[in-house]
Amino acid sequence: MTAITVSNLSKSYGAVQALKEVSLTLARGEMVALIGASGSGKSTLIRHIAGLETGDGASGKVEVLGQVSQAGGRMSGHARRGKVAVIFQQFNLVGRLSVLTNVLIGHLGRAPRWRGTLGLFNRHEKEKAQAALARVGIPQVARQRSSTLSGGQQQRAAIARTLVQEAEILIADEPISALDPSSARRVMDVLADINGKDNITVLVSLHQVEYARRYCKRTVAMRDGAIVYDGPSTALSNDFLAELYGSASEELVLPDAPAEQMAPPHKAEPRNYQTALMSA
Ligand SMILES: Nc1ncnc2c1ncn2[C@@H]1O[C@H](COP(=O)(O)OP(=O)(O)OP(=O)(O)O)[C@@H](O)[C@H]1O
Repeated sequence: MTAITVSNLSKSYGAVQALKEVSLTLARGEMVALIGASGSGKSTLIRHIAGLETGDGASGKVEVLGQVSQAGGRMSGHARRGKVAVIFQQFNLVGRLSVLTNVLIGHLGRAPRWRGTLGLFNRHEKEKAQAALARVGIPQVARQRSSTLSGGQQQRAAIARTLVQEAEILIADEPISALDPSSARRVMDVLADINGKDNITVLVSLHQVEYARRYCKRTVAMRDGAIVYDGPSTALSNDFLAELYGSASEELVLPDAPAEQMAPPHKAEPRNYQTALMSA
């Protein structure tokens, strides 16, 4: 069973065609990077996969974990939305609530609604949330108000909530673009860790192709609403990016973090990655 199948999906906003007959399949357990210059359609595609918007036309379809979530511009009632978690660039947490409470919100799909609404989580749920925070490396912040966390900690708390939710797919829309390089690496390490150990399928959109090369075996590249490359991240040399994107490729390259300064990621085969980074 595939995790995500997008077939022939198009979407226009007025005169702007944000998605042009996009087709894409992710197998379960993959960690795939989605790259593209600003305005290329990454967020639009992610919103459609997440079930937040419907496409245009009769032929567009999105399937999640083997069930149709939208087809022909209509949402399907059978979507397995609880199995899909989405993390955005910012504002993933309720700032005035504690970090633990934000993570506990991941239980809401399963706990009776009245209990969640009243904040009545049981001991097992609280232990699970605390363990999820430990898993993403921030157990010490559980009692803090979420608004006091750094940007990277906030992203990791949002990933902890994904674990509590028992999501099978995590879609992250530019989760590191507001972060400094070391925080960005930590967040990407956590994504790679939950992908490798929990077999959670990860689709992560990125501006900086360095991270795609380092963390994801496969990259899907968009330009002007269409997929222009879908293949091994190792092929994404700077020359190839320049060929794909022209001058917009400058936006995708990370000038201040040479690839060789980065430690090998959790899930990569180190030798292959080294080779890829050297040749990039
Ligand atoms: N709700 C909307 N209303 C009008 N236009 C939109 C809307 N959402 C997206 N667009 C347009 O669709 C195109 C694709 O936008 P999208 O946000 O998907 O790009 P992106 O690749 O995610 O860009 P960025 O990297 O800057 O986030 C852009 O031209 C954008 O202006």
